[in-house]
Parts: sequence; structure tokens; C-alpha cells
Amino acid sequence: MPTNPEHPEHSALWPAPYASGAVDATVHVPGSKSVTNRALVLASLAAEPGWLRRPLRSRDTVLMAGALRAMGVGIEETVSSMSSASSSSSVAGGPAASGEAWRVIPGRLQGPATVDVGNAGTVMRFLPPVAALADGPIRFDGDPRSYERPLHGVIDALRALGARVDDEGRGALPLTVHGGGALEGGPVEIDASSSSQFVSALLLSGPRFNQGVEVRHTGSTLPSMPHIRMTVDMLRAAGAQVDTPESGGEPNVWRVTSGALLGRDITIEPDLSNAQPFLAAALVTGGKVTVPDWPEQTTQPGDALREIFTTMGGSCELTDQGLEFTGSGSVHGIDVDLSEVGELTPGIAAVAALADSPSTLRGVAHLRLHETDRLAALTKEINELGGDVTETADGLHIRPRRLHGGIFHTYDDHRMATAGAIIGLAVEGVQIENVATTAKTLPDFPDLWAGMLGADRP
Ligand SMILES: O=C(O)C1=C[C@@H](OP(=O)(O)O)[C@@H](O)[C@H](O)C1
Ligand SMILES: C=C(OP(=O)(O)O)C(=O)O
Repeated sequence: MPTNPEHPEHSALWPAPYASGAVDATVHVPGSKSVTNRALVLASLAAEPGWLRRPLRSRDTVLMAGALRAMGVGIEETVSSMSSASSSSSVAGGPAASGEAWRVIPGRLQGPATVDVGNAGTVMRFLPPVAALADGPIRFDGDPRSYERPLHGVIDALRALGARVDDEGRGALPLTVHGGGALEGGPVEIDASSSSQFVSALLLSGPRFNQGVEVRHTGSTLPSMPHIRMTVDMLRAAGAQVDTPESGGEPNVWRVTSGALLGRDITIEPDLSNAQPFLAAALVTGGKVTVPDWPEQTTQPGDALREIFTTMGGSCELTDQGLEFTGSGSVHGIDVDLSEVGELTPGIAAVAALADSPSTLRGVAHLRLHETDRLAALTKEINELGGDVTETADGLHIRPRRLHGGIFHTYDDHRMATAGAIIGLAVEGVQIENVATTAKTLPDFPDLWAGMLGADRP
């Protein structure tokens, strides 16, 4: 069963807005967590200063920035005002945040320092290799759930590459990396079947290892391939030489050559996985939602929503205004392998619970080790509202049934909260426990949701 800390601040209930009609809105979705946190790491390891424009500011990215600052990196915040867009339908968010930027000034990495990883997979996996390059001890700690999330791939690999890691035999957090100011690097084998972030973590710091790094994945499955492609693309854009299976290399082997990284001026794409609840709103209410700045080319897994939500009954078009997603009034079930796009599972499960036919979601056993056990949490919470969901070895069977109101628990999982909000659009009386947990990647969620529904219109 997922853990559910009973802190008082977690007990607040948020009445999920019920949509009495079709939504019609433009939603400005804040920047991508995955791109922002990679960009912060790469900029911190670069040989010269760089800029991140429109970075996501959320718990996960603020923790990442704080950790890098603690290790000696300069990260300055700048905000400049920009004009606001308008539209006859609801406009949620607005581009005011687009004037925000972080200037990153790389410095000598050094300890002693303490890093709070919260429950951010990107922080707990991407930073131990950075710490191995620092001079002095870097202590890593985080939320109770962070102790349960897999980290062995990073710990074992760092040791094999020459780092000293003291985890008191846990193979998990909390731990201390005793940085020696440099790391030898070279070839290493890991089993990344529990998280693609093991591979990304080693590749991101690889250019700064004396011999670079060659990562060989030995497990039978590897989730979230688009996130590994995102790592490779961003490394290459920063001037690194990366050989991959897709560029003619061996299967399951990635090689990063040692070398200096460029300081870049990068504009962060909107978080397409966080666009999911808004697109889902168009789908389940038979309405229309436009997400501006949807990239034409991207490695973000959320781009797969165009196809997945079209199969489930909507249609979409990429225009000059952004991605225009339109619901048809019908929602269909889907049989889909989500191993590449696992973080989309909670939102797809929520839509599937409202569909006119059953769904099978496959390839996502590793979600049991995400923010919470997402397969158990989705099953329990949808069933408590009258649903009929069963767990399989690697996913969920969802047979839609008429749902009723009730409390939807979130287990400190941002995507559980947004999944509950999707259901609440179509089912009266759903109350989300601890909607504030969306701050992990989307602190503005309740306001954006209200804005989408026109609640902020006079
Ligand atoms: O590298 C990244 O930015 C991510 C990789 C994926 O992790 P897993 O491979 O552990 O699922 C994804 O689920 C997570 O939300 C973000
Ligand atoms: C799995 C997720 O996050 P993390 O980066 O903490 O792994 C997620 O955002 O769905």
C-alpha cells in the first residue's frame, strides 16, 4: 500500500471543480521539470555562464537549484515583466512568467554541503555524480519516500567509476558522497530497469569525468526512453560528444566523451506532462483547450498525448496558437504500452475511468517505485469512488463504471492530485486531499484549473 503521511497540512480537502459544460480555454503551462533540471545540471558543469529562460519554479527545480548553489554554483534569479495575452475564452496562467530567467554561473564544486532531494527523482539521481566531482563531502537526504526509491544503480556505478559513497550499506538514501575533486570515469554496467534516471544521471556528468563514461544497461527492460533521448539531446546541444544505440552504437550502450561543456542560453519548453490534465479536461467535457508554445519537435514524453488522447476520442492540431485539443463528447478506452511514457499513467487512468469501454495500461511496473506506488494508489482511489480497477503485473485494467463523489487521496504524489481533478470534472462531489502536493512540479495547478474553468472571469 502507498504510504500516506498524516501531517496536518496534508489533510486539507480541495473540492475538485465539477464542469457543468464544455471547457473552452487557453492554458499557459509552466516549464518542463525534466528539461529545467537537466539544464541546471549542465549549466552548472559548463566552462562558462549560461541562461535558463522560463525555467519551471516548483519544488523539484527549486531543490535542484538549491543543491547546486550549496555545492558552489551561482544561480541568480531575474524577473522582467512581459505583456499578457488575451482571448475571448478563459486564459489560465498567462505568459507573465515568461520573463523569468535563471543565470547560472559555474563555480568550483565543493563540500561540505547538504542536499535536500525532497522526493525528486531528478535531484536524488542526477546530483550524486556531480557531488563526486566536488571537493569534500556532500550529504544527501530527503523525504521519507526518497529512502524507498531505487538509487542502487547510481551508487554502484559511482563506486565502480572511482567515487567514495557512504550509504551505510543501504543502497539508498540518505548517503554521503565524498567528492575528491575529480572522477576517473570510464566503462560501467548498470541495471536501469527500475529507472531511466540512472542512465541520465551518469551521462549528464560524463563530460566532466577524466575518461568520460560508457554506460551499459544490462537489465531486461528500460523505461522512459524519451527521457534518455532528452539527456542525449541536451548534452549534444551543450557541445558534448555522445554515442548512442540510435546513432549506430551497440544496443543499450551510451558513451560520452570527456570535454568542456558550453554555457547556453536556453528557453525551457512548457511541461507537456503537466499539460495532460488540461488536455484531459477538453477530452472529458467535450470542450477545447489550447496550450501555447507546444514544441514542434521535442523529446518530452508528454508529446505522446497527441496520439493517446486522440485514440481515446479527441482530436488535435498544432497551429500558430499552440496545440489545440478538442474533445468529441465521447471518451473511449485504450489498450496501450506506457513503458516509454510512464509518468502519463495517472492522467490516462483517470480518463479511462470515465470512458465508454475498458482500458488496459501496460509496461509500467516500475511505477510502484515512483512518488508513491502509483498502481496501488490509482486502483484504491478510483475504486473508492465506485470504479472497477484491478492491478496487473505491469499495469492496470480499468472497467469504467458510474462513479460517485468522495475523498481522493494523493499520497504526496502530484500526478495523483491532477488525476483526481480530472475525475472531479465529470463526477460531482470529488474532494482532493492535499492538492498542494502539485507544487512538486506545478505549484499553480489550482489557479490554472480554476482559470481554465473560467472561475476567474468577471
Ligand atoms: O529523467 C527524467 O526527467 C524523468 C524520467 C522518468 O523516470 P523513470 O524512468 O524513473 O520513470 C520519469 O518518470 C520522471 O518523471 C522524469
Ligand atoms: C516520476 C516522476 O518524478 P521523479 O522525477 O521524481 O521521478 C513524475 O514526475 O511523474
